[in-house]
Amino acid sequence: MGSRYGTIVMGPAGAGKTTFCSALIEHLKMNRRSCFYVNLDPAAEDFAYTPDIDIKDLISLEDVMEELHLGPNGGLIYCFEFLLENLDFLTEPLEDVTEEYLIIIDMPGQIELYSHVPILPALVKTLTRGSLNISMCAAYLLESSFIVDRSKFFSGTLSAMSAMLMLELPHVNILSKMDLVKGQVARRDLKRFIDPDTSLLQDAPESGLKYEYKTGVDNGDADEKSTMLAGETFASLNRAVAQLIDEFSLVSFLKLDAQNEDSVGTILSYIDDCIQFHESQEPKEPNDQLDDMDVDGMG
Ligand SMILES: Nc1nc2c(ncn2[C@@H]2O[C@H](COP(=O)(O)OP(=O)(O)OP(=O)(O)O)[C@@H](O)[C@H]2O)c(=O)[nH]1
Repeated sequence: MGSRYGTIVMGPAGAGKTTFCSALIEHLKMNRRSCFYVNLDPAAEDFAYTPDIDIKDLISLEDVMEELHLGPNGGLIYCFEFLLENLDFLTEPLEDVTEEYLIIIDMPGQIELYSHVPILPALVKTLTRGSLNISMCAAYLLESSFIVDRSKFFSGTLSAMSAMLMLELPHVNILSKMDLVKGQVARRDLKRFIDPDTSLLQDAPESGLKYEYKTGVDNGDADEKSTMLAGETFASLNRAVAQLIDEFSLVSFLKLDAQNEDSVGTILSYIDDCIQFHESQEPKEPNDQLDDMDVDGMG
């Protein structure tokens, strides 16, 4: 059995995942490297490259929503649960993929997948262990326009951290669509987002999480007081969030402009490095202890 290599491309809706996957495929082709493209977004329609595996051939979000009367998010979760019950659909073709290929997995943008729903860890476990044993790197995209709103940017950073914690894979975070902010943000300011400088949350009283949540309407003493309390409470929440991000000191972003070949090539080289790093590690079973735990304490 040979080795297998892959990257799983994640991030919120519209972050540029599919565009990045296409740019990666293009770049690999130009450099005479092979790739195997897997679409796991049951709602995705337009592809520059036809996927080698497309979840829509197993289940379509549109059908699920229509037949089960589910909304888009509930429908997406249903599609993934269905995929987990029919994993052969994914694993059988992947068994035949050889080490020359980079497996690229395009994920949907529903944020639940990267926070509390345990579907993604289960999927990644199947891909990275057992007979498939794919050495993987996670790529998490956040769009660079988020930096104009600091609270949005830091909640995006927290979602990237959540994916890092959940998957325990070598991981690159990427600020996408850099062409859109180029020239609009001073280099020095941009640097504070690339290696997130958490003082950004505190040093601008008019912005940050505090501003987002400030709800009081100034039409009387009581409301004035609640506004003040919200301000104080969220200022301390900001400090706690900043400390959490600081203590991790793991999150930094690579810059991506999907139209620029050099930019795509640079990111690919980080992904390659991460994959090699993963491969050089002893296989570990980080969650097995949890899996084996007797949750309710009964013998
Ligand atoms: N200017 C610019 N636009 C981009 C870039 N990458 C993606 N876009 C645009 O952003 C929009 C969303 O891109 P997608 O690649 O569909 O994003 P996605 O994350 O796959 O979206 P979902 O699958 O809906 O979550 C499209 O209109 C793209 O053309 C980029 O690097 N620069």
